[in-house]
Amino acid sequence: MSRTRQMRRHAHKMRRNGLQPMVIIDSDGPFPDVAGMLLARAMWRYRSELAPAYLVAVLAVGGALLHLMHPDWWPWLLAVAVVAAWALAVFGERAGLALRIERAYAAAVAMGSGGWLSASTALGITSRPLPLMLAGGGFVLALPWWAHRRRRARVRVDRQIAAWPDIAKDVGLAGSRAQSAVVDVWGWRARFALARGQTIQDAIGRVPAIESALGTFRGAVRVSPTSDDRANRFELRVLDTDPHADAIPWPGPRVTSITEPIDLGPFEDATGARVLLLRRHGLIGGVAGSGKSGGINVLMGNLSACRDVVIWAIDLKRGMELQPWSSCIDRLATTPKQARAMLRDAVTVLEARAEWLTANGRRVWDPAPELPALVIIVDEYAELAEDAPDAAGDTDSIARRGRAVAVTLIAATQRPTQKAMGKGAVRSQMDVRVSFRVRERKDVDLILGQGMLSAGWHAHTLNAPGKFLLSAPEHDTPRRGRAYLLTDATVAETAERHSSMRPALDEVSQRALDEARMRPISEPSVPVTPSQEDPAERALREALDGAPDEGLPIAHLLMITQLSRPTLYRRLAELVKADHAVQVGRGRYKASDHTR
Ligand SMILES: Nc1ncnc2c1ncn2[C@@H]1O[C@H](COP(=O)(O)OP(=O)(O)OP(=O)(O)O)[C@@H](O)[C@H]1O
Repeated sequence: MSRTRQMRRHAHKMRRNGLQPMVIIDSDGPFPDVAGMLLARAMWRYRSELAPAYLVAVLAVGGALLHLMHPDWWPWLLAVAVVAAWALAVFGERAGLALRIERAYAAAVAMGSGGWLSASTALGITSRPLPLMLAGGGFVLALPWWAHRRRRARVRVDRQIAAWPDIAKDVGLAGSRAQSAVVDVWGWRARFALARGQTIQDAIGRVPAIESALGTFRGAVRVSPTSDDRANRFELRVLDTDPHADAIPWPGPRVTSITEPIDLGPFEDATGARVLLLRRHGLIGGVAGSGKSGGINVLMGNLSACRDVVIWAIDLKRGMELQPWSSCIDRLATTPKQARAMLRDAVTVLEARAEWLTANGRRVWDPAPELPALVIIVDEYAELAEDAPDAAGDTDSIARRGRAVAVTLIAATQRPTQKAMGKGAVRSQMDVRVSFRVRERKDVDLILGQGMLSAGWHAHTLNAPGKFLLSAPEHDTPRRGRAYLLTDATVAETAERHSSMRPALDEVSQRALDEARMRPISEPSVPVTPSQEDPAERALREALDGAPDEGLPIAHLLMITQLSRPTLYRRLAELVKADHAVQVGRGRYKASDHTR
């Protein structure tokens, strides 16, 4: 007995390795027993491929018996065949025959088999041409069966599921069991029960090993919680074809309020990667060309459709990315100076709203068209941190205190290093993280947070622009999404359509901004405030203020201020740095145009 079991195990192992079992027969071995067992096993294992032969055999035996016992039953058999063929053709979809061609095939097989059985019942199976019809017809109808892609996939899946106990042992998930498997258009998915003490994280961490054990291509296996969210179950998804292979056109906005989650694009199971932005901040990362701007376009398409959101944007790439949305953007900053002023104003708004909430006994700002949320989108955040480092205090304030007052910061950057994020607490305050492809594995943790790489968030394996991983309070497992793609024409058309319904800033915020503007200019965030007492300084400022558009030449400024050349250059450099002056051309300066 134990010998038989041993042989069985050996044969099973060999089959898994793609080898046919070899039987060694010794004189006292129970040969017929083993051969019969192996034959029965092969007949069971290849039952799908052999199904046409089994059907032919059943028809032959059935026909012979019926002819002997009930030859008068043939009209009934014919009637049953007709009804079965009709039912399969009409209702076959309910039985899983999704395509019309599949239903037609099933109807043809039912009609052919029933017709033949009826004829052989009446005439006997040896009567001509019935034997030939059975063999020939069986072979012809078997061809589509053998060629059918989904059937073959199903067989492959069944075999892999049958081999799971061994695979599980090899990949370190010993004791996990397959519960059910479904073949779909993209590949297959199966539900698994984990062994005691195993977690979904264990399964996620074993994904590369599972891919190797199943012999899939790299990146074909996904592990996610099951829909009932049980801790000891997981869903395994194996892709034969990438559902994200082609760009996915944006279907248009699905929201009208920031209180609804925004759909960034479909996950691989075609459900939307929907994420809420209200009272949250967002970080979007990924290498150049990975689709960050595309992601921002999806956000803009939806945010601009929300009647309770005022959008401010900072784009220090001269507004290249966000310019097309300018008609929907309440304020767009394209220079460090404008960005600095905007962030200062955002803090003013934030403080005014916080005060208003306290005065009105409210805890949070509930967005409505007359009390809109404020979303500040910063493309290329690293440039902001570098070109306007003195704005770091303001971004920090927004990140730390913006949630309750519905002021949201969304930052896009390639690598959100501490330096690129401006040293403050901004990165740690980001609740929603979207990672497009990163170059190095360690960048995963940089964008998504410490420990995410080892938890299976493999953003370095994303293999096409627009593919992303989304981490947010409602998305805690790594699932690949692909952002919708907005063409330039869609952006232009959407921006135009939405521009007419943009709300204005609420009264509380607007009043606070007006008051701040009326106060004498005292920008605590500007580091260099030249002394107003210095007459040379005053003369220089006045000269610059009155300078023509093309600026005043150095020689002229030297004459007016009576300063030495090095001192003048130093003062000018300070003024430029503080954004009070700009260099217009070579050696020509003027006061900068204040935006407020
Ligand atoms: N969701 C998407 N689906 C398909 N293709 C996309 C998608 N997003 C971007 N692409 C393609 O990738 C290219 C680069 O995308 P995008 O400009 O958004 O990248 P980026 O990460 O913003 O790069 P950069 O940092 O240089 O601005 C686009 O021109 C577009 O062809």
